[in-house]
Amino acid sequence: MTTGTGTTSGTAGNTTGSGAGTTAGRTDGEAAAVRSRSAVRSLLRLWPYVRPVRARMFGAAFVAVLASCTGLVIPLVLKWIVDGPVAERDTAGVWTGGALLLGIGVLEAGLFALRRWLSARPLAGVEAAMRADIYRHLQRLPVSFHDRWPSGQLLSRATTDLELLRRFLSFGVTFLLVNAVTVMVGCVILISQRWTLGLVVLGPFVPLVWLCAVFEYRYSHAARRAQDQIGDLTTLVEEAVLGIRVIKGFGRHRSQARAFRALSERLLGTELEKAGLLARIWAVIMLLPELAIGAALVLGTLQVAHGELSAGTLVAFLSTALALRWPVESTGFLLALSNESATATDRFFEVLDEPQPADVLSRTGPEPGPRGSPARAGGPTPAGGLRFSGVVFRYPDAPEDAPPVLDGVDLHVRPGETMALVGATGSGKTTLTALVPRLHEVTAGHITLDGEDIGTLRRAELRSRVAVAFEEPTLFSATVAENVLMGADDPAHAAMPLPRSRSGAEATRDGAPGPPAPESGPLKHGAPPPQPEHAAPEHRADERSGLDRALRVAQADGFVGALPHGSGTQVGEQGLSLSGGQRQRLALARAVVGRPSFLVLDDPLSALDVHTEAAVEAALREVLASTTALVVAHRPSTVLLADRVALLSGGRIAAVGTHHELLRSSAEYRRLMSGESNEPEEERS
Ligand SMILES: Nc1ncnc2c1ncn2[C@@H]1O[C@H](COP(=O)(O)OP(=O)(O)OP(=O)(O)O)[C@@H](O)[C@H]1O
Repeated sequence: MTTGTGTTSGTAGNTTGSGAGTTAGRTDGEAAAVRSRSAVRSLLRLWPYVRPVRARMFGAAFVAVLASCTGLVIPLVLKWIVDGPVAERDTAGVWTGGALLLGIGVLEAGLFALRRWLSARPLAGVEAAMRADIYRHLQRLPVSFHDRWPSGQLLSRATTDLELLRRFLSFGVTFLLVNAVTVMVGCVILISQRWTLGLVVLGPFVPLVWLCAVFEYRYSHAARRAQDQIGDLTTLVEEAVLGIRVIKGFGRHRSQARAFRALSERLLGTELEKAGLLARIWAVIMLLPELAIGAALVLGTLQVAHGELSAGTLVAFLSTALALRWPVESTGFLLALSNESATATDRFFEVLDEPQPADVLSRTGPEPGPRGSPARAGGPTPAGGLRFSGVVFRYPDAPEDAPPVLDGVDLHVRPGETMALVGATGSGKTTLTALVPRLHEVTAGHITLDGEDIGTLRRAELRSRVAVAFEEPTLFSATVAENVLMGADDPAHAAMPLPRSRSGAEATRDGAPGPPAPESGPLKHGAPPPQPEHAAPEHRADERSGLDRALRVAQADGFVGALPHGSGTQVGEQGLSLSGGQRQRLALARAVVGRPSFLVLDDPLSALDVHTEAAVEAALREVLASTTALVVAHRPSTVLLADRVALLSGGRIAAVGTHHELLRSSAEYRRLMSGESNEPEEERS
């Protein structure tokens, strides 16, 4: 058996807006490696997951084999009935035979039921364990991995592929074994009954095996393509749902629908190809045994007529041959299932084989202490603050000949200082800020926090010291408080909040009319939505005061207080029930709630009106006074928050100084601040 990927489209990072033609994250080399891997070897990789439930699984398989072989006893009983009680007109014997047949039937059914009971629960556990592993791994993989892989591909691997594997493990693998044993035992019975007739029935097996091998080769390619295309389709649907505002705003339903139809048709084509292959092999698998049994029937009847064979033997022979029909016929379906499962296994392990960042693997010591622990509360060292030394960075998927985005950045943000980072669009400001919490790894050079290289810090410790807020704020389907407290010390609150059920999300948006809540987006049109029981957690007093303070700093306390349930209000999926400025303020509150030593803010006030921005800045100054901060700024108002300003240009820090110094000394800075043009020099020339 082979699994293949040869015909799937695309390679790493080949994503498009429509999601068309994208098959995630595999290079040609990887694809070739996967292609040459046998399906059996692929499936064997599931062993570590199956191992804990092996006793139940082997027990279930044994019971299924027993059940199937029990069924093969029926023809032998029939032979006894025909040659014995029926031939001798012994009515009592016929009744006994009938009762025996009934008993065997009941036993067979009972054994099959036992098989199901033995395997169902443990295999659901296997599926859950695999899903937990892929989720955990995805959380640990670097951002560059997620940049490369379309989300639909990951989603389909964690859902449909795993469901397929559960079906294979609970049903497919057992019946492959059961069928093999049943056919072997059946063959022995056939040959032992009448070897000449046995050869007639077994003759078609040789071409059948060859045809199955050809089928498998072709089917495995189609199966891989179909599963990848399902991933692409999932990506497209996800983008369409998340981007519904853009699609509606630009009236792009038709083009989006066209892209969807094109992908669906591709998938349909592949599924039809699979169905065609399956139909052909099934036709052959059904036809050849039928012809063979027909021939055996004619031959056997002639032999009975000539007195060379007893009628009972012929009946037993034909019953056995007929009993073998299903095990043989279902082989096509089981081979297809095995192939799809091998493909699903490959797809699962393609994600799991992605290497985790080194420190996630090697550092297994205790978690660092909470914020404010001695490890980080110590005063700044002489080399304190945030320092970039010769930092070079190139995106892993950037073309080989492209210059690095950052090419020797040297910058020192002194302890307690606020440094504004300015530069033209695309100059690399966001990239530079993403290096501090190690969302990306530097290609060369060092970044130190109070003298400690961030490369030597455990990620958890690094992230407890550094808080970030991005220009595009991401909120989760949870309450305002849960979203903000994700940035707090307490792991219970730092953990990802549980998303609400669909009905919960709908309730947020579609509540009955009630008192308006100013500035609260869709919520302002609705009454307090029914909140899930766990939606209003009782925060401890210190958390409560931390939350209130963070909301005040971000100037979010006003609109949050006006929400139907205050900070216990659900914000809806991705916080889309709030305005952009409200989301940004909550993201800022999340960044400051833990009183971090280092704060990295990527243009966190861009969506605010001038009055709100001024109010946030005034409150933020209080926070920034005790924190070392790097703040990406586009507007003079944000720059004025900072003690000094660094100008990023051509991948380096071109100038550092106060706002007024740079206004005097740097023409590029003057141009940026005057808003003459926000394009990089090379783009303008
Ligand atoms: N994931 C990525 N893979 C490859 N290149 C990227 C990626 N993200 C950004 N880039 C490139 O890196 C360069 C710097 O991007 P970055 O977002 O850091 O600029 P910026 O200065 O923050 O821009 P802006 O002011 O518009 O936010 C750009 O040329 C961009 O195309």
